Amino acid sequence: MTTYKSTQHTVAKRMVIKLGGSMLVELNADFFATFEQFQEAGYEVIVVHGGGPAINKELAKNHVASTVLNGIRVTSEDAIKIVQSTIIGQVNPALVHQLNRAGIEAIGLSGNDGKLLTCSYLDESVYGFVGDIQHVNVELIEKVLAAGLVPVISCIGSTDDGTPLNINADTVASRLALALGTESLLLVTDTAGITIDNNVQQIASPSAISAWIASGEIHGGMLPKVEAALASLQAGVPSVQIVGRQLRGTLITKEEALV
Ligand SMILES: Nc1ncnc2c1ncn2[C@@H]1O[C@H](COP(=O)(O)OP(=O)(O)O)[C@@H](O)[C@H]1O
Ligand SMILES: CC(=O)N[C@@H](CCC(=O)OP(=O)(O)O)C(=O)O
Repeated sequence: MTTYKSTQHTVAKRMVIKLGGSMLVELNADFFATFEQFQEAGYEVIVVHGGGPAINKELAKNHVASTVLNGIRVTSEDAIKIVQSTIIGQVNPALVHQLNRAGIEAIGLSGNDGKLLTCSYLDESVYGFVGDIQHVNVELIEKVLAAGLVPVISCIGSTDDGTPLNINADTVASRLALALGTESLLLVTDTAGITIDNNVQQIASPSAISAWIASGEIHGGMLPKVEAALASLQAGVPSVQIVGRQLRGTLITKEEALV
């Protein structure tokens, strides 16, 4: 697991909410009501989103094959063009529109805008056009938040010379939570949290998560999620949760907190 250190003090009442592509289409009134409750409670909210299902659909439509390794999409030169146009051209504006229509003033950004997410290649020989975030333009987000807007950030970054790279959205959320010093990170997905033997876990420690990965009870798209959650917790984000659309689910807890 990659380890990162938080460069900033925690900002109370700031949270990153990551919306998985698997739950984006079904945002409902309850979700928006809870979102507004966070804002009314004084939270500055930063939204990060994925779009796995929409990408899969567009890749298939264009007959571009792709594989997923450890929850990360192996992204060819043909695939990155489709990933970029789907995420920035379709998924992001649809989400911004939904938020605005619900009365939440939102502005869409990709990692390319204002050099928000500058990346190197994660491992070009294995993953192709996939980014490893090297720098976050924190000042840009601070300006957007100061203007009273909710930044809605998609998971495309670029290299210094402007080559677009695909980044797993859970990783983007985790790195933004660290860079912005947020108090809370919510990874929202289509299950009600980490589920083991059909039971949603209310809390999960790093050692329990390692055991569930080893046994295969955590797999696929849950892998980058738990990795992002553990990296954030380890680096000092105080509250990290993997939750369903009701915004309740699994709290990821340090080992010592369980004693
Ligand atoms: N132990 C687990 N608990 C819950 N979901 C799991 C688990 N292991 C694997 N998964 C899978 O992870 C999926 C969530 O990851 P993903 O599809 O990438 O969602 P998102 O689009 O929200 O990032 C779930 O739908 C489920 O199929
Ligand atoms: C590199 C990598 O894996 N990128 C992801 C980006 C979208 C994503 O993360 O979407 P979800 O949040 O819906 O899973 C992908 O291509 O699917």
